[in-house]
Amino acid sequence: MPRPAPPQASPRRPRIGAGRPLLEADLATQVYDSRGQRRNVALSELSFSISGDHPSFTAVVGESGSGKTTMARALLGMQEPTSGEIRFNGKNVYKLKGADQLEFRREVQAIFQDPFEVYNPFYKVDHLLTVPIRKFRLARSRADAGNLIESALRDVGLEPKDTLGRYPHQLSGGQRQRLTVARGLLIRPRLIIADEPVSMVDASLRKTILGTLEQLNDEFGISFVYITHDLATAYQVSENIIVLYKGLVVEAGEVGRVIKQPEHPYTQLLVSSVPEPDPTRPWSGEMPEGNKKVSTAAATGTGCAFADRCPHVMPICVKERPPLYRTHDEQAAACFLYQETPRVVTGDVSQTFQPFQGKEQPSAKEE
Ligand SMILES: Nc1ncnc2c1ncn2[C@@H]1O[C@H](COP(=O)(O)OP(=O)(O)OP(=O)(O)O)[C@@H](O)[C@H]1O
Repeated sequence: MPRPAPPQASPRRPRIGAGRPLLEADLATQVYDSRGQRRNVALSELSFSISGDHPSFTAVVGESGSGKTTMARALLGMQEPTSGEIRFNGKNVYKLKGADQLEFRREVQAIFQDPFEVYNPFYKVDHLLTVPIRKFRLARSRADAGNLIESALRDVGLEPKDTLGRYPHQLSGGQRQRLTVARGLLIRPRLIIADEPVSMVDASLRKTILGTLEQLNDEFGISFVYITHDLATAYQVSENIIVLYKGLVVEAGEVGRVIKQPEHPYTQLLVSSVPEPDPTRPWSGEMPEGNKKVSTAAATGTGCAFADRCPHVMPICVKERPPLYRTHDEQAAACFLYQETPRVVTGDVSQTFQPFQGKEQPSAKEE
């Protein structure tokens, strides 16, 4: 799904750190310990990077409990991985201080499923927009700030006079979500991590909001990590996709290939559970059960996490955890069915993504 070149890079700031990732996960693992229960590995050795040189749109899909939100929280610096590291411009995000921390807070923004949670009910919605303007010194004067806010609201299809001066409960869910997108537009970060941003809105609004995200990607060069249950919208808006199952990347690559020719048995099950013939219909995330012959390896943490549901399970699948095998230039699957193909070096899933199709963003030196 090649995208046209963005007309220009983020217009306000030069690109820094050209040639190295903006944000990267290096073997990030998150283990939750629940009293009296076994350790829950919510994210296992995730290695993945977002380029600092050009915008990208990456979907992360998987059924409920697969670790999507854990991944989002780790990338946003909201929780420190149990092991491994998340780095922003090469520095561990949990050790950032002063100007580096402010830069991270500005450059990497979040959009969550329920925008209501990010609003303080006692403040008018204007607060959500004026705080970042002050914090990141985005405007030279009050008038400048007002103009910035109005133009960001209009860009997401909100009328300033119908929006400003209201309390959060006086807006609809869809308006609140668009307001969150407007905030993203105002701050103009390099990366937005959007966790189920449209799961609580109706179909027409879903289209509008996703269209706005695509526009932010194309026109302003903002990269997205789009976390969703919905395979159909992942296909519509993304370039690349990561499929998570029980905290593990089971498949990754160019979105068209992965969805049209899934290699991992889990992805095959996932894709086959999308209602036909209308691929634009949202997918509920519910999946049919697979083969339950194997009492599993996943529980012991040794074999393949999908072994107990896999129709192709082999003896090796309950003994060893499959690495990511490169099944194609732009696709990889963590499955022993492909053990004759080379492994993805270092397990970094971004190596399987399609090369950037647009124009390279100018680096700081070139500007
Ligand atoms: N704070 C926590 N403490 C203990 N376990 C947790 C915590 N947060 C998540 N988990 C567990 O970690 C696993 C992954 O959860 P996570 O919320 O990341 O999945 P998800 O794919 O985002 O699910 P959903 O689509 O339902 O939001 C689940 O088994 C969940 O129960």
